[in-house]
Amino acid sequence: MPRMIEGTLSAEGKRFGIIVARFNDFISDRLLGGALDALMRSGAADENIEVAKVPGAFEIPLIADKMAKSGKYDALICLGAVIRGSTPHFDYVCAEASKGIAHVSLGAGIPVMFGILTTDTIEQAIERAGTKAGNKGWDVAMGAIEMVNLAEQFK
Ligand SMILES: Nc1c(NC[C@H](O)[C@H](O)[C@H](O)CO)[nH]c(=O)[nH]c1=O
Ligand SMILES: CC(=O)[C@@H](O)COP(=O)(O)O
Repeated sequence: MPRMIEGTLSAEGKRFGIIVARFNDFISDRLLGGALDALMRSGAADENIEVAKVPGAFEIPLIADKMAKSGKYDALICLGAVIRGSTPHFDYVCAEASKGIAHVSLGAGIPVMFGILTTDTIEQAIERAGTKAGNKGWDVAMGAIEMVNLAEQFK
């Protein structure tokens, strides 16, 4: 049987930074609530979680980069909701937010989780922020915990 290297789901003693876009905050606030619930139920202490709010998803990569370089966090969680409007703006915001977060993640040396909804409709966003499709904030927070504990095994 091959050796399985896995990350546990304990957040005890781990430090998390969360970057949340205020745009569509009726959705992103619910993603934040799901992420905080996941972290604290998994043992993260209040004092080990910091939340930074930015105007929109486009601004997330810059603050994620600064938080990553601060050395204060074991993982970062990026949250937002980009909902398609009637112009191509949606495509640019989604592309730059995802590209920027991926760039930060590769250079950070810590997990940087992509928790930005990119939906065609408000209903799709609502479904993924704590209703019938779950809460993507919770999902990426649990992923952050697993990644922190997995990464520790390669130090
Ligand atoms: N339309 C959405 C935006 N747009 C705003 C941009 O993210 C950015 O803040 C602005 O272009 C100034 O640089 N942001 C979202 O998070 N969600 C949207 O649906
Ligand atoms: C994703 C967006 O930027 C969007 O909310 C903008 O809406 P519109 O394309 O109608 O200006």
